[in-house]
Amino acid sequence: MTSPYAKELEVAQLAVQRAALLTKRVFHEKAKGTVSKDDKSPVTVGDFGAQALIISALQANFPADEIVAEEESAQLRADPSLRDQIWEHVRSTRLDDAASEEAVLGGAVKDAEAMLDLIGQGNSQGGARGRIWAIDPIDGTKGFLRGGQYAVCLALMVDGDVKVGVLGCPNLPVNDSAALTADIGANQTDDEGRGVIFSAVIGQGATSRPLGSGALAKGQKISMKPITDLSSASFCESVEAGHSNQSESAQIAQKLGITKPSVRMDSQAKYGSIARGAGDIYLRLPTSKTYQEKIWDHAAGDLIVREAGGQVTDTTGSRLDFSVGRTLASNRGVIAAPAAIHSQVIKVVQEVLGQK
Ligand SMILES: Nc1ncnc2c1ncn2[C@@H]1O[C@H](COP(=O)(O)OS(=O)(=O)O)[C@@H](OP(=O)(O)O)[C@H]1O
Ligand SMILES: [Mg+2]
Repeated sequence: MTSPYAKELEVAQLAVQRAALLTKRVFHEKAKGTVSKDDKSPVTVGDFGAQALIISALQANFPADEIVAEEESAQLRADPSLRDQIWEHVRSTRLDDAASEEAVLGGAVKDAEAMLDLIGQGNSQGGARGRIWAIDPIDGTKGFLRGGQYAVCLALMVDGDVKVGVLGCPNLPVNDSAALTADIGANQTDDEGRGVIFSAVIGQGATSRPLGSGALAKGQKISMKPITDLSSASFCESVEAGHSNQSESAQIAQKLGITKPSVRMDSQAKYGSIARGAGDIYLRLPTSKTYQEKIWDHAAGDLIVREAGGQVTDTTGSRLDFSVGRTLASNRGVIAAPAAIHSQVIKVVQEVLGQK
């Protein structure tokens, strides 16, 4: 008997692999290693192109499923030159493994018009019913631009619960036991030894495998680092101070007795990194009263960390609720940590945030 969600997992992994390949090609071609911080076009081309390829794979396999995706196609219909740039990449990005391309992903997108139609399919409002995929084609756009961490993210929710999660992280080390260095957030685009796919299926654990460009390599089980002594733990947090309150996280670290400096990186690469024990705790502390986290920024990472032995909640200790629409409207912030220490971390988070 095949395991539950085996087909969804295979399609999701290959779709993420192919989309990640597109983003890498866009980065190398446009940037030649030196993208100006203000040049947004590689992000736009990579974002739309990756989204089109992922939706194409989903529609070929699961035509009845709904899709929540970050990008909308209206902007492209009004900009033929941008559309053509994106189409050039969508047309020409292929996995080396032809069998996966045709048999699993459904082959090439027909033409630029078909591509625009695909991009426009990501407009589901989400919710608590049915099968809904969440896509973030380039999560961590700033990281992508600076050659640092970003992730191609795909998750399947069924009746509001995440069942399958896949993260493609082109600029993380392949090696699960490689230590996170302080420069992990930038200049990691030398392909040697980099590029990893994290995956999880509910109840089946979490795995990592090299991203590559051919047939998928066999996955290895990953798990969070067992931690008993918090003083040896490390935090992962956002690069952008506007996305997570870094001074509060420093206070939390101090109260927990953590002495190592936080590792800052963009995107859901943070979830993948703690899930394989390269870091321990992911803190995302709200910086505004109004910002609502987007489901595509968290769905895959949430499942991968939980399946690797972690707990993921918001700052009040409630599980992330993916059933209320395109945002996590009923949650505030994110705290992900190994199950054994999660409640200790939440207690200190609440002391510092004054939510006791
Ligand atoms: N104000 C605010 N607060 C919290 N989060 C925000 C906020 N604004 C944006 N975003 C979302 O953060 C996504 C990137 O998160 P990261 O953890 O990678 O942050 S960062 O890249 O280090 O800045 C980023 O995802 P991408 O847009 O896909 O890059 C945004 O969806
Ligand atoms: Mg994002």
